[in-house]
Amino acid sequence: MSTYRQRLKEVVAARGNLCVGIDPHANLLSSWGMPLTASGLETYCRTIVDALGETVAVFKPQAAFFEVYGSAGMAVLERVLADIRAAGALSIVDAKRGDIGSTMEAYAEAYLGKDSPLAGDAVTLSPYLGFGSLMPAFERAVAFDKGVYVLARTSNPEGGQVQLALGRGGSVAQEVVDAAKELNTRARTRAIGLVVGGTHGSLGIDVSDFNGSILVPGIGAQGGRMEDLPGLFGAAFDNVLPMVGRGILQAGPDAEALRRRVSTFLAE
Ligand SMILES: O=c1ccn([C@@H]2O[C@H](COP(=O)(O)O)[C@@H](O)[C@H]2O)c(=O)[nH]1
Repeated sequence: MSTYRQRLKEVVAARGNLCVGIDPHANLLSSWGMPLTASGLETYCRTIVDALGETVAVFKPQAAFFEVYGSAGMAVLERVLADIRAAGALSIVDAKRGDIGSTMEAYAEAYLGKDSPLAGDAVTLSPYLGFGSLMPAFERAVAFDKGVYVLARTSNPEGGQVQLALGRGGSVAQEVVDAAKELNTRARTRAIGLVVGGTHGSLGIDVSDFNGSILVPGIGAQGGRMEDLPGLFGAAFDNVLPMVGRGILQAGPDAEALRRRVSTFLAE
């Protein structure tokens, strides 16, 4: 199998550079006329993948909204991941996992394991317990041609409190960027990506020579704009994967309306 980075490049070249968030907010389910049950959740997700699965490059299901429905919700997540794969798109499971190394082994197996039903093409990780504690996930990503996205500079206004705090050589976020870059250089598969929000006037970190994919949430409902991304990311712009959730989902459930909204974001 090709590496995550190779698959990402291919699908983006064919379908355009956009990741659509699958965020089953209760208010969206209700406005789409779907019940707040695991079955409503499944209809909602399948409506999105049926409408966009063959045109959008990447989907990012947000695990929290599936956990709300317990084991039935997690079973829906498994099926949605299979649907995304069958449609020829890639998936990033937004689970933001991170723990001490021994527990991290289990999270890594769940979300990046070779045959795990909850494994997509990539998963989001939180480095709050130390970048090195995520090593079990990095190892599996390299071994099984998957990707990971480590939170560096998140889109929310509170994130700077921790991420822009000064660490040993610069900000905490910059340490994450530099550590991810170094591991990518060593492993050569470029499996390690970053999450950097598109909501900031300036990033406050230097990602100009980062050598992996950069997932950029915050576009649309959170106020970030596609047209600002080239200026915001500069030399790193080629590595940027913009991500939009509610900004697209609010156009549903009509399939044609969802596709039109995707085209609008891509055109920007
Ligand atoms: O810094 C971050 C990291 C993750 N997210 C997630 O992305 C989507 C955003 O959805 P929108 O509807 O486009 O706002 C959501 O799942 C967040 O948990 C983020 O927003 N910022």
